[in-house]
Amino acid sequence: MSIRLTKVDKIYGQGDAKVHALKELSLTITTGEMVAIMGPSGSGKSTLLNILGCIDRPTKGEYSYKENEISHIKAKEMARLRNEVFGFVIQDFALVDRYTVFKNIMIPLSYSQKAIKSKKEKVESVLKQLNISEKRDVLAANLSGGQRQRVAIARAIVNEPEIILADEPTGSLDSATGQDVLDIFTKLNSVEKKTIIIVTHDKEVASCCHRIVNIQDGMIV
Ligand SMILES: Nc1ncnc2c1ncn2[C@@H]1O[C@H](COP(=O)(O)OP(=O)(O)OP(=O)(O)O)[C@@H](O)[C@H]1O
Repeated sequence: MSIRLTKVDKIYGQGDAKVHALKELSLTITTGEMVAIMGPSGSGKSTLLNILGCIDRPTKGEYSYKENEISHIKAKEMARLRNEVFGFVIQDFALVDRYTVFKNIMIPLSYSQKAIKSKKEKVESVLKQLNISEKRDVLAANLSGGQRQRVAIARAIVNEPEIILADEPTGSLDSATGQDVLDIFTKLNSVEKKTIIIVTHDKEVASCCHRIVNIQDGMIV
């Protein structure tokens, strides 16, 4: 088993502005699983993804990763886990437009403490894996939506994470391009044995996952 949340609450703000985004949410995700998280807008999907990826902490409850309780670890340790264990594919791609494709994918490696032998070769191999080698020296600003998403995925996997977290990875793509991106995730899961957690509204995406977690009002239904 890889991840376990036990009775997790997330509360944003205080007083009148208080939002109870997750309510006693418990969830276990096994190594090698591919899981879809679905639910209406505002139900808490992104909040859940942020907590799973150590971007944010629960207000209450427990988070254990590989049987270790991590909800109270120090910020520095949390940052290390975030960088080494998780790869993020976030909404709107979040690429640096004035950087080339190559430089965008290199970003996580510049911060990485992992012993990856040749960082340049690693970027080249990921470019190849995602079929974007010929775009290597193109500025991110000049890519199509589908190409941008490939670069975003390349950047998420270059640091060899165990777990990939994706927020609406096909949301802004046409259906053929979305299918290509979905195939990439499916392959990362089946061939490379990555654990994959995808927030999605797309039924096509969800149907390719082993399991669908439905959230409503901060609770699993
Ligand atoms: N940083 C924040 N501060 C205050 N409230 C927040 C914050 N982030 C999220 N919320 C609130 O928490 C609730 C859950 O938001 P969240 O973004 O997790 O939902 P979601 O299911 O991902 O929605 P969507 O599908 O629209 O992205 C919402 O009511 C939202 O307004």
